[in-house]
Amino acid sequence: MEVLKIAGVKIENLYKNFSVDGKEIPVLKNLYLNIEEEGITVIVGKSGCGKTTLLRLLAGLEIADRGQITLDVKGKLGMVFQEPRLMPWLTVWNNITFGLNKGTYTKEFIENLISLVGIKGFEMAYPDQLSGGMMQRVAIARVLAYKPSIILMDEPFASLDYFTRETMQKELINIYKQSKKAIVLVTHSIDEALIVGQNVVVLKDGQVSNSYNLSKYTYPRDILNDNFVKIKKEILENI
Ligand SMILES: Nc1ncnc2c1ncn2[C@@H]1O[C@H](COP(=O)(O)OP(=O)(O)OP(=O)(O)O)[C@@H](O)[C@H]1O
Repeated sequence: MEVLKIAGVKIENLYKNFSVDGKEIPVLKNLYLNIEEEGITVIVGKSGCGKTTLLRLLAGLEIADRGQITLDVKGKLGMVFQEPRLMPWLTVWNNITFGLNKGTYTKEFIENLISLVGIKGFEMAYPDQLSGGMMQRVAIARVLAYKPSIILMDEPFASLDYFTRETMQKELINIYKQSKKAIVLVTHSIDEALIVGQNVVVLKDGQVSNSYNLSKYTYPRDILNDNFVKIKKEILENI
């Protein structure tokens, strides 16, 4: 059985079924995966192939039917969803610091995070005064404020327009370069996977059908270059 490298997380022989209307639907079947402690791992696959289920199992939001998930990463786990899930009655600053224990962060730390995600000047704004992209930046800052060692992102840019999505992909790379965390991002966009992923894992029929170590390709990447076009074609054939 091929064991693939992806952030201080080892997944072995993982099975997950869902029961719908009395029928068992197998979603993940005998899945093996290693996630390295540092880097951006992208899990790419068609709609319904089990990407979100895999992330939810990693986050402990679902329980596997069989198999093992070993988290070697010491520390906390943060999650970013497709929609920002901000609290509308709180300012940007308070959304980011809500739930953090006083004494675990400084004003300067939060200010730096706000600059890092590119929302400086909007600290006192409320979510309904922000664009979709800005709200997602706040959601990312909120996760970073929590100081997780691994960040799970479920289609975080899916609801954004093309240009905002491009900008957010660049921001994510920038955040990774500065924070050096393990980031696991789920997407159905092969282009997004090639633009941001250091490890790209293709999920098909509940299993890893292929994986690519792209860490030799520096950022920013030109995904119209021959190597990337070739990889994209190969992924399209196996997805
Ligand atoms: N709580 C649940 N109860 C029953 N079936 C579920 C549940 N969650 C997911 N499923 C089923 O599991 C399969 C995989 O769903 P999942 O959300 O993991 O796919 P996905 O790859 O993330 O899809 P998408 O890209 O469309 O979000 C689907 O067939 C879905 O209907």
